[in-house]
Amino acid sequence: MGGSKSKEKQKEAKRNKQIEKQFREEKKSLDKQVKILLLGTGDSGKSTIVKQMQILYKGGFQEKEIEQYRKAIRTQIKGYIKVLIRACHESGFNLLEENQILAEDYIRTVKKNEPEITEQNKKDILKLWADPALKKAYKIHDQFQLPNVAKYFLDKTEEIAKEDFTPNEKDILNCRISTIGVKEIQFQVKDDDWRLVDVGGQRSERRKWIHQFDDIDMLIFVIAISEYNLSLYEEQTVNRMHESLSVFQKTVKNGFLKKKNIVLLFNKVDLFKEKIKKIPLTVCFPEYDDKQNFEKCGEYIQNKFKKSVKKSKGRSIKCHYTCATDTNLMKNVIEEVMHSVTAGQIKVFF
Ligand SMILES: Nc1nc2c(ncn2[C@@H]2O[C@H](COP(=O)(O)OP(=O)(O)OP(=O)(O)O)[C@@H](O)[C@H]2O)c(=O)[nH]1
Ligand SMILES: [Mg+2]
Repeated sequence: MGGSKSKEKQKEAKRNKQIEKQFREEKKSLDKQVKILLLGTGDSGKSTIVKQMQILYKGGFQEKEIEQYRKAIRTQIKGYIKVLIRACHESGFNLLEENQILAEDYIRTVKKNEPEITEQNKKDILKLWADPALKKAYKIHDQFQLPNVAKYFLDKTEEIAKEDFTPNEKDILNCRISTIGVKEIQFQVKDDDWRLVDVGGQRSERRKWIHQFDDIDMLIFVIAISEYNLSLYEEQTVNRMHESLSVFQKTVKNGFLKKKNIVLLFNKVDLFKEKIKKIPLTVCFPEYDDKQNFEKCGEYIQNKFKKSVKKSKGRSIKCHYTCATDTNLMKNVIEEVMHSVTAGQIKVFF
């Protein structure tokens, strides 16, 4: 009896040793991993950066993800038409007479969250999108929380409605699905293991951020620089740039992040370059009194963010302009950021 008991004990001790060994190995491999946390307010472009990582380092998208984007694109174009019809009503833009009843029926009958585009839906969308009043409303889409990409997708309605429509990389990069919770992507480049953590940026999601702070190697904060004239989706009276700046200021004060190096990505630079020619920066920063051009206005915004970070010895803050939907441009920025980590420029400062 006693013999079998001690054999059991030996077995258990062996099992424990194995578990400990496995635990040590897992910890070692996690220690070798570089963890990067992506933060920023909603719609700034965080998940688009993750998509680029998937394209560049993970061979693209899985069938399940493609299906998710196919459904989202179809649901969204149906919704865009609704927003545009309502925008026409609010702005006093009259639709063509032959489209007026159609528009009323469309608002009444097209349901939210229905990813199918029937033959009838397709015909209606094409007719309504061709109406000059909706085109006029699109020109002021900023006022209605309608994204730029609405035009890109509505122009592709015929293709999107086809039964065998498969979104390509460009479609996926342009399709917005707001992140809920925390998403992670792991990948390997040469001998280095990377872990990129993406969080939801809308107000209701931000309380989850803090759980990700303690063991990161670098913080990437994404700012949609083109959104200096837009109001927040969650609260119409708040300017999106002000919200981003205030969230950044609060975030960097957190004890866990005090000594972390930061990369600031001023994203949507493609839209910013166009917008700054037409809409003055003073709509966001009334005190701004320099030239109204990309260089000066961009520098002013960058400085606002940089100045919010308390200088600490050795901490580095780097800024980049980015266009997250452009794979080639992003590849350069991503590689530069990765290089700065693996070459030790960043890590030595912790
Ligand atoms: N034109 C342009 N569009 C961009 C750029 N970056 C992102 N977008 C678009 O902006 C939208 C929002 O991007 P996401 O990556 O989903 O934003 P997010 O920060 O993850 O948003 P949340 O998940 O809500 O926090 C998508 O439709 C993207 O295609 C850019 O540099 N230029
Ligand atoms: Mg996201």
